[in-house]
Amino acid sequence: MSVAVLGGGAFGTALAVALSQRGPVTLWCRAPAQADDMANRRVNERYLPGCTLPADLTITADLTAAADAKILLLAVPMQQLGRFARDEASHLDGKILVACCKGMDLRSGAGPVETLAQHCPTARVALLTGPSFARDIARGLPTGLTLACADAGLGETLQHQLATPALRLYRTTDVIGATLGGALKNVMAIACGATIGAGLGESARASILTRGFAEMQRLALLKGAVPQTLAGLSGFGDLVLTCTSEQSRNYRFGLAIGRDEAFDASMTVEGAATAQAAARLAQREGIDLPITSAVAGLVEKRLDVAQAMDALLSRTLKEE
Ligand SMILES: NC(=O)C1=CN([C@@H]2O[C@H](COP(=O)(O)OP(=O)(O)OC[C@H]3O[C@@H](n4cnc5c(N)ncnc54)[C@H](O)[C@@H]3O)[C@@H](O)[C@H]2O)C=CC1
Ligand SMILES: O=C(CO)COP(=O)(O)O
Repeated sequence: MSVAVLGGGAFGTALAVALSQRGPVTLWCRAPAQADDMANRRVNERYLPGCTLPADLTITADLTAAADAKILLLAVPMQQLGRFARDEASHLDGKILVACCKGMDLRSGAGPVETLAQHCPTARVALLTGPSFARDIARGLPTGLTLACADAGLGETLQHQLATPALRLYRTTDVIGATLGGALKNVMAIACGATIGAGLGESARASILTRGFAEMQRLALLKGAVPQTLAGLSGFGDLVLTCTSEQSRNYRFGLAIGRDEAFDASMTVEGAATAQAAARLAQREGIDLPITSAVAGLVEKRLDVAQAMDALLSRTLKEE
């Protein structure tokens, strides 16, 4: 089946490079000047410098042409996905859509699959998520990801259509678990970055990571997720990667908060809005997500790291 990737950032470009090994791929970028530059120079200088784009990868700013493919992968940041899907529904509805972003929409609280389904009611929608840095995928390094699709048959088809020799896909029908694992691990990465940035130590980070995992499970299981999904690549796997690597933008954003340094506002940091959306959801649901709330407080500048850590440490002692 023909494949197009919509979104010419780091991840979209990396996926297009990897999938080009399997057959013809089209990469759509919204800015015509960027598409022309990438097509001519065979590199995405802004988002994925140093990675040569294969000669047979088609790069275009023409969405009508790109959306002609059978499978459309959407690698647009979460907070832009709803507007993009609404504005471009005529190109997307009725197609097979694979959301490749992580997070919760700040206004609706929905994840990527729900957001796409709202705007494109006749599309068949899946989610590709898990521990993977764009640069690793583009270099062809071994990577394991989760392909989540409520329709088991379509999920199996996509698993086989999108796997490559280096990109090993596991499938699940638990879209809620894969969505919330991928969304909330970025919140925990901000918390872990802030912990290290403020000089609070690696022991503290291990506690934040572990108790953060407990929060991810608490919210996801409440929403109907399967525990195994949270323990898998899309949950625990991505949590470990993102909370321990300076390649992660969410972790680096946390580091900057902890060091009281400025951070490039144009950078995609999905965990910031997701922390706010998840904290609101937890309040509505009446559950306690103290690390998520602390990260929302840091993002909204209501708290500094010392106050956030005080709030966590002064809670009543409890069973693990
Ligand atoms: N970079 C990575 O290593 C990974 C990223 N992801 C996820 O992929 C998603 C995208 O992230 P990146 O590609 O890294 O971000 P990026 O910041 O590198 O690129 C974002 C891209 O989206 C485009 N874009 C922004 N608003 C748009 C709109 N309204 N319509 C169309 N295009 C728009 C930008 O032009 C840019 O090409 C995020 O949800 C991220 O969590 C997932 C796994 C790995
Ligand atoms: O999702 C990712 C790794 O799996 C990428 O992390 P960042 O968005 O924090 O860079």
